[in-house]
Amino acid sequence: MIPARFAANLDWLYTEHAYLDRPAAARADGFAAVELQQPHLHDPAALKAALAGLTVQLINAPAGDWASGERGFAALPGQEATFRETTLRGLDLALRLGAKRVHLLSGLADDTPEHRDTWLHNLRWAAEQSPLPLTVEPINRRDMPGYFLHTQAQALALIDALASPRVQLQLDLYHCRVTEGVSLSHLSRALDLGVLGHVQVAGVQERHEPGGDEFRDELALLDARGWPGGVGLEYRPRADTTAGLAWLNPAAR
Ligand SMILES: O=C(O)C(=O)CO
Repeated sequence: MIPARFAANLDWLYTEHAYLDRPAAARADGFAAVELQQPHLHDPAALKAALAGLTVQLINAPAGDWASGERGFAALPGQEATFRETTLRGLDLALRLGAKRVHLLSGLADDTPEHRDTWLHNLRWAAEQSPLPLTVEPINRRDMPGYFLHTQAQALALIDALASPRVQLQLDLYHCRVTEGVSLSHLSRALDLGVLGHVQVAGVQERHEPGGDEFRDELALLDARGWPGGVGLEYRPRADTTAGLAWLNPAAR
């Protein structure tokens, strides 16, 4: 059995299976939890049935037309109606699937006062609507050029300005390492501030499985602090998903 804190990201793992077969594959490998990046592309009733028995730690709200480059709307002036519509769709689906939290993407925009104001205005509205915790995630600009929310300091400042316990930090240790060079100190700070909503992990070199003891200290810190949240496995398996799970075995770390 895989420790309950680890969630298989079903848009990145088990891609050797059809989407609706991936929950069963995760269950068979011993996962108790999953996270979903683009669940809105699938039939909600069929998805709910396929997910039976699994905890859905996180889903993303729809972020627009991914193929044409859209990456969410929170920081985009003039797109407030789209932000609201996609947020409500994400929340509706999260409630149907019993998901614990919803990730709202920020969009591609420079970090300017206008974009920050738009982001704050939109997130304030979302926090008021939402019965569920919402997360926001700094994403590195090597992988997602031009993404608005990209540093930990920027995310912490915005979350602080919102002052709503509904809006939490999604700390992807991979994005954090790529952007900041280190991740343990950022994780520790987020825990100290009480803003950590969700963690994700991937090997820093090529976004495959983490290697060796790559995040041993970070995972040990979460355990030591008794943090109750989930850690999503959001990486591109080198080959077979199941064989690649060997890194999760503490004896192998
Ligand atoms: O690309 C990522 O890291 C994301 O989590 C987008 O949802």
